Amino acid sequence: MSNRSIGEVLGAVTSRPDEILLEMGAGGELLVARLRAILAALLLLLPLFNAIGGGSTRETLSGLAGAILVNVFSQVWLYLAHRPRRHRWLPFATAAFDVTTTTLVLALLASHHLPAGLNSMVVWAFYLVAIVLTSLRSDGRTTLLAGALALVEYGVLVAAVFMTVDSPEQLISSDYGSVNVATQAQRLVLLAMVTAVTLMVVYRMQRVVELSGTDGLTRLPNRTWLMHGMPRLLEATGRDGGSVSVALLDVDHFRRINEDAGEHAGDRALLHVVAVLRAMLEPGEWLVRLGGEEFALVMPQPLGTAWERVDAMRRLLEQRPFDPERGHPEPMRLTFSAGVAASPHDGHDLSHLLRRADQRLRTAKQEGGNKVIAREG
Ligand SMILES: Nc1nc2c(ncn2[C@@H]2O[C@H](COP(=O)(O)OP(=O)(O)OP(=O)(O)O)[C@@H](O)[C@H]2O)c(=O)[nH]1
Repeated sequence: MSNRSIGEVLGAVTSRPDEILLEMGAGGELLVARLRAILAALLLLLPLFNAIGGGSTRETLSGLAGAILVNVFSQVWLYLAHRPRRHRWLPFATAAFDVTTTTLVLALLASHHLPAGLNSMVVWAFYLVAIVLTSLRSDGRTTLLAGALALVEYGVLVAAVFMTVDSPEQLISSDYGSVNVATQAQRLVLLAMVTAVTLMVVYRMQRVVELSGTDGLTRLPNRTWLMHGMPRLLEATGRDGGSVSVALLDVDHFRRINEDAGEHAGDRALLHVVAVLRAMLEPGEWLVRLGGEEFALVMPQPLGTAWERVDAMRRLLEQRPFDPERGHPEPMRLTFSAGVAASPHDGHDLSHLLRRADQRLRTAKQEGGNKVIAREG
C-alpha cells in the first residue's frame, strides 16, 4: 500500500468498489441512517432552546419547520436503508442531503442576520460530520461528492453574502464576531482537508477488507470472500430461475510434492495449478482457494455444463506438467479430483452445495483420483 502513488490511491478510492465492499457499504448506509435519525431528533431541541432563551417567534417557528423537515427525510432514508434490496443511488442522495441541509440552515441563519450564516461554528461543523459520516460507507465516491458539494455550496453562500452587503458594519456582530475573507478561506481549506483525510480512511478500510478476502499465496479470493459473495449470486440466479454450480477441486497426492521437491516447490506447484485454471476461467466464474491444496470453482452454469468445464480443466492440467527445478530432472505431472454440485437441485445455499460437492470429491478420490464427479452412481 505504501508503494502506491497518490494517483493510484485516488484511482482506487474513486472507482466502484467490489460487490462485497458495496455489501458492507449497505450496512454502513444503515448505520449512517440511524445516526442521522438520532441527530435529527436532537435538532428538535434547538428551536425549543431558542424559545426558552427569548428568541423571536419567527426564528423559533422557522427553526421548528426546518427540524421537522429534516426528521421526515431522516425517517425516509432510514426506511430505504432498511430495505433488503439496495438502492445504488441512496448513499449519494443521503450524502448530498446531509451537506445541502447544512447549507440551507446556514442560509436561513444568514437571511436573519448575515454574520450568523457565516460565523456559526455549530451549524458549519455539520459539514464536517456529513463528510466524515461517508467513511462508514466504504465508497470513496460518496466522500468526494460530500466534500465537493460542501466546498461549492459553502463557497457560493460566502460569495452571495459578500455580494449582498452594502457596508462592512453589516458583517460585524456582537454574538458572532466579524466576518472576513481570511477566516472564510480557512474554512474552505478545512473542508478540503477533512475530505482528503476521510478519503484516506475509506481507502485503508477498502484495502483491509480486500486483504481479508484474499489468499496470501495465490492472490485468489479466499473462503471469507466466498461466504460473502455466494449468497447474493445464488439469490440473483434463483430470481432469474438459473443455476449455479460449485466444484470442489483437490490436488492429488500433494503431500508427495512437498516431500519430494520441498515446501517451496510445493508452493510453486500450487501457483502452477492456479495459473493453468485461471487461464481457462470465463467471465462470471470465480476460482477460490479454500485452504491447502483445495479450491472451489463457482460457475453460473447447470451441472452438466459445469462438469464439462471442470473436466476440461482437469485434462489441461494433466497436459501441463510442473517443472520443480532444483535437482529434479523430471517435470511432475499434477492432477486434481473434483466433486461438482449445482443449485437448485443439490441445495439452495452454499453450505449444502459444498457438502454435496465434498461427498462427490471423496468418491472421486476413492476411485483413484484424477476424476471429476457430478452425480452419484
Ligand atoms: N507447499 C505447501 N504445501 C501445503 C500448503 N497447504 C497445504 N499443504 C500441504 O498439502 C498436503 C496435503 O496433504 P493431504 O491432505 O494428505 O492430501 P494429499 O497428499 O493431496 O492426498 P489426497 O488429497 O488424498 O490426494 C500437506 O502435506 C500440507 O502440508 C501450502 O500452502 N503450501
